[in-house]
Amino acid sequence: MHPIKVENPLNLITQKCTLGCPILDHLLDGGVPCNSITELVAESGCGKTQLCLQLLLCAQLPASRGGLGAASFYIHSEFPFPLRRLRQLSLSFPHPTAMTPWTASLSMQSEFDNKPSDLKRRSSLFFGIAGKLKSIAKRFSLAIVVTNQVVDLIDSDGANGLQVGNFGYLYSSGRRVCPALGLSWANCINSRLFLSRCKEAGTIATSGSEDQSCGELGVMMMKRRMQVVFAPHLPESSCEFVIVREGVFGVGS
Ligand SMILES: Nc1ncnc2c1ncn2[C@@H]1O[C@H](COP(=O)(O)OP(=O)(O)OP(=O)(O)O)[C@@H](O)[C@H]1O
Repeated sequence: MHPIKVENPLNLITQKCTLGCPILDHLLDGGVPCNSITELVAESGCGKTQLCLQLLLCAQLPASRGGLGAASFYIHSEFPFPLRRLRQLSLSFPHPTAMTPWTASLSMQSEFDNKPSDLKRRSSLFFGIAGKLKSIAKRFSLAIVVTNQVVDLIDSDGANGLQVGNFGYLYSSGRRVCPALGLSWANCINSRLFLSRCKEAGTIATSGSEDQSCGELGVMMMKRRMQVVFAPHLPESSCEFVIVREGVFGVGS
């Protein structure tokens, strides 16, 4: 008797956008899925922007190269937009069509207090934004990627300590952290990927990395990891990655 391989029905119909690296694509079972919202959550400097810039270029690649063969759109909420880095990355992921990065001010956190009425308003704003994004994604078959910061987790008994997804706790730079946009936002997105980093003593294996420094232990290198926190089509999994001049790439184990 032969075992029957059951394909996830979502994978059969959902187009995916390559991340520009076979190892990262393998982690995501082909790339970032269309028709849904994928979140990258990480502390500052972990690679959210780098990955988004890379996806901006990859989406424009033809389907034969894993792209969506379509235009891409980046809403950047901080100034300045990293145009130089985008140009540098475009040498690694060539053939982009015209790109129009847009900047927009989306300061959702600072406009709200911790009062119940503000929290309620904030939640309904999240649901409104996510609902619009999802309907646009479905209507035009878009792959939507959003980013989220983290905050240090101090009170693990509070709401922030609730486990959402595969991991009890998320660690980055040796600290316990949790996504800055809380539980209601977690219910608005379809998939969450956590990027983290830690410094370890070791030898430098990659060239062109800005992650090298000399500490008391000698040469330090930055270890970065991408973890699937939750996704309807993916198991709990993770892989290491590096950021180099040419882009963001997974590291095989
Ligand atoms: N040209 C480059 N070559 C190699 N590494 C680079 C290059 N540009 C940026 N990096 C790496 O990317 C890191 C910054 O990543 P990125 O800007 O994506 O962080 P982020 O998660 O978006 O942070 P923030 O939340 O503050 O915007 C730098 O610390 C550096 O290690």
